[in-house]
Amino acid sequence: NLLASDVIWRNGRLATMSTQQKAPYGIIERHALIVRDKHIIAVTPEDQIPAQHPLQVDLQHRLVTPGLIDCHTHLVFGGDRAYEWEQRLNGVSYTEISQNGGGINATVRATREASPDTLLTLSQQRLRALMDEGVTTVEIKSGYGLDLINEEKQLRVAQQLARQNAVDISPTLLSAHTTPPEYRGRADAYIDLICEEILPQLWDKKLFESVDVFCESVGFSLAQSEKLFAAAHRLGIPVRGHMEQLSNLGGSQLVASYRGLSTDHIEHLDETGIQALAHSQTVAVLLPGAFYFLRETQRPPVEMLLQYHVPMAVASDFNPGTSPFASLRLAMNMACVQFGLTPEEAWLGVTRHAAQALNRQHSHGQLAAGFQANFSVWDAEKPVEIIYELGRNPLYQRVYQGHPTAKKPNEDAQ
Ligand SMILES: O=C(O)CC[C@@H]1NC(=O)NC1=O
Ligand SMILES: [Fe+3]
Repeated sequence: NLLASDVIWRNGRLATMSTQQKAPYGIIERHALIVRDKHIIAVTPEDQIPAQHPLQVDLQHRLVTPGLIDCHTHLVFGGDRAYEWEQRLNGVSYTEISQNGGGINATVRATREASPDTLLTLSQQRLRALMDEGVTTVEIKSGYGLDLINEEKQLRVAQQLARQNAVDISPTLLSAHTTPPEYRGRADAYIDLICEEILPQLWDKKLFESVDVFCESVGFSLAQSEKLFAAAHRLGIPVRGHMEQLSNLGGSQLVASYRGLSTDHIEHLDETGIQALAHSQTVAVLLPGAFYFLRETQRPPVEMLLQYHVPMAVASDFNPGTSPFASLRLAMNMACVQFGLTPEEAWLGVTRHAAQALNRQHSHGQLAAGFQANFSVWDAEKPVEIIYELGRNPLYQRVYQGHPTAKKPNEDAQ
């Protein structure tokens, strides 16, 4: 039974992405959302809505989806790597660029030099771009500070972004992104610094929800990743990893063995790794932006992941070096074009499966009773339209915890 303060959102085409609906995208016709404060309390047939209920919103047959969830970004950083990209396109080698101080450590320098306010201003613009495409939850990693002070600085900026925006932020500690200059050649000692100081101190300050590692020939070894995961496990901290991006070190099996939240990139994932994932709740996160920007050739094993029913998510991996795209819609489009996902798989990848990657599968990513009232309203009829045509932004309205954020003045809409 309704309360006078309940809000009824009616006449929408609901793409619920819900496990409770059998139709593609969980589409359900002639139903309304009943919102009480920050939550959806029911998805109810239109003909059961009392006509005289005081608070009703007419969605005028627009498409409604869960708010999009970008479950993998490096959104907080200083500087940019545009010139480095131009050098690469002019034939300068990676090695030469990194010998000239380019690569991740160029962004580390710029991030260490940037004040918290500068980082906040820069990151706010990037977050705004995601929100304007209907994103309501964003994961944000550290990993450009690479010492206690600057890793904390990054995570506090992420925290401030959550305070000053109608958005849900999931912060991740990625101190194990690369070895900082002062630890060059001493990666093991740097891993010890993370395990003994950075991890426990920032965990005590509740500045992150999970721990991430770049497990790669140019990153940290499987043994170093395991040492980090063991330290996280001792503190009860969930883990995830950048795994099998350029080679297969067995990283996904390690994440699965710790029942980790997600394994990300996974272009070089093999059947053994997939079998391990199939026995854990770990989500396989596809990052087509990096694949595209690095002109990689090895696609992730999407068909086999589907065969083993491993949930796949799609994320922007927004970062200045390998995926400088603040657009989750572009990532969805690339996941279909480059990796062969169907539009429905791409949509599940930024809603239900992305929520699971952030340990929010019971509260986010579906239009169903008990879920947060985070949803996006589109000037469109079918979910595929949102992925198919980029450039024009069909977002009509973004609703976060039941509150509409400013409507985009769709001046051209008839
Ligand atoms: O180049 C950068 O700034 C980050 C690269 C990015 N980080 C990672 O672990 N894999 C990547 O592609
Ligand atoms: Fe990444």
